[in-house]
Amino acid sequence: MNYISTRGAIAPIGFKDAVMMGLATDGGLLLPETIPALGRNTLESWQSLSYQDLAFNVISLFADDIPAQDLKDLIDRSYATFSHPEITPVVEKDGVYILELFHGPTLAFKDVALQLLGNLFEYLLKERGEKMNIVGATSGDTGSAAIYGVRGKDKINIFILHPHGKTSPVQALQMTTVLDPNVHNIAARGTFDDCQNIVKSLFSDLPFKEKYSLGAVNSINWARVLAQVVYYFYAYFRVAALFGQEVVFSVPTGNFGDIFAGYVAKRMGLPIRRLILATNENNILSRFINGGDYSLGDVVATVSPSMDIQLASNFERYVYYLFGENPARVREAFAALPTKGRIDFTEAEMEKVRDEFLSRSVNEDETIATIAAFHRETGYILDPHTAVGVKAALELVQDGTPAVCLATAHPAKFAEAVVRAVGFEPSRPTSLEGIEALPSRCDVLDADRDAIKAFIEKKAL
Ligand SMILES: Cc1ncc(COP(=O)(O)O)c(C=O)c1O
Ligand SMILES: N[C@@H](CCOP(=O)(O)O)C(=O)O
Repeated sequence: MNYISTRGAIAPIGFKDAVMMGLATDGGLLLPETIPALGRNTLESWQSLSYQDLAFNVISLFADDIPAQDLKDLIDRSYATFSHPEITPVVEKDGVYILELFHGPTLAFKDVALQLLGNLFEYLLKERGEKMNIVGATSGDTGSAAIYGVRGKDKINIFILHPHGKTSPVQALQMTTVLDPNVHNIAARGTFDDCQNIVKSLFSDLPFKEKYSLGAVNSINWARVLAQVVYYFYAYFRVAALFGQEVVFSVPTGNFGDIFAGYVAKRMGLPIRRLILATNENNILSRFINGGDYSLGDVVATVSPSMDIQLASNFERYVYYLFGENPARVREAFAALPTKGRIDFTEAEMEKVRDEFLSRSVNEDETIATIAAFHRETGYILDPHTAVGVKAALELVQDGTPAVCLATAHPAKFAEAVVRAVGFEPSRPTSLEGIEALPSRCDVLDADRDAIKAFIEKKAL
């Protein structure tokens, strides 16, 4: 399988090179040249596979330059760190299917991809005899998952930028209490969008990228999206009564990575009727789906802080397909976005969007009320991001189609919101016990590209 850029200016490369490249060198995002469409027989034969075997079947279609036994070994090691035997189990509560994605080491869906990506990096660096400096941005969950994916690994340094004071306290501690010498946390005085812009700009500085062998752990890295495709298949096989029955997935969305993974699964032939894109009050993507309005606004702080994002980095991957796989048009639209502040779509394109997605923006009161009502009615505690997706599904799916809501984080990561909703703190998994008392390390810097670049240069391998 070869990979191309959404902006069309790189020669096709294999999977291993795509993982190492992260952001495409022409500023675009990497995508497989074709997305394999699977026949009914293949899909039916996957129905009863374990998570690890399913992951191997899906990932090997896109990673055919890794020998099968090596890939199997990478997958097995990556999911051995999960606390649930099914890795991503589905539970049913009052007719709503909850796909629990928080059984990894840092209690959020990011572990599903980042445990694998950490092992993949280690494998590829050993094979190439190279080193890597990872640079990533986080609104709270990617950071700790990436750190846990590579902490203590040889020949890898990791620099994670998070917006100072804008994550939940537990999210910040999950990052800053990791004291391995290869881990560097930077709290930037700014928003997640500032952090993500700085990271993208460092990746676009090709001499810098090359000199320090920058590696990407954000969902700009195709391997992130690919690993997340697997759980859509896994959940479908747990929920559909008969193969072929259509289901809906409701996805709380920030950077458009998770929902793009669902879109890939749909293009591969999984019977997904629609994807529900649920946002908090940072609702540029909901405005786009419901009214064709893709115009940038200001980011606001919410009780689902990991989704406090304006500029969703994977949206460009979807726009590539929406524009009929026309890289020149993608390049033009995204090059003009920072100055123009918007992208315009035709009515025919919007019709296609509405056939594939439904969307709902969920406000603060609705999020808290959903956590409270769901707990009252089922005894189950949702985290505030998951609650955004559940609220959207309850409102938008009324015709009996099975709705799978992605539970993207454990509620204990967002105790303050949960207390507001149900009046008590959710019980803590053992990994969080006593975390406040642990020593921590973090540098606070201005959200200034040059200051952060200088910091990285000083500490890089
Ligand atoms: C807990 C949680 N839920 C949902 C999201 C949104 O996922 P995505 O950025 O892939 O859209 C994020 C991060 O963005 C998150 O950390
Ligand atoms: N919510 C994310 C934001 C970064 O998204 P990514 O999927 O591109 O890594 C986070 O928790 O950091």
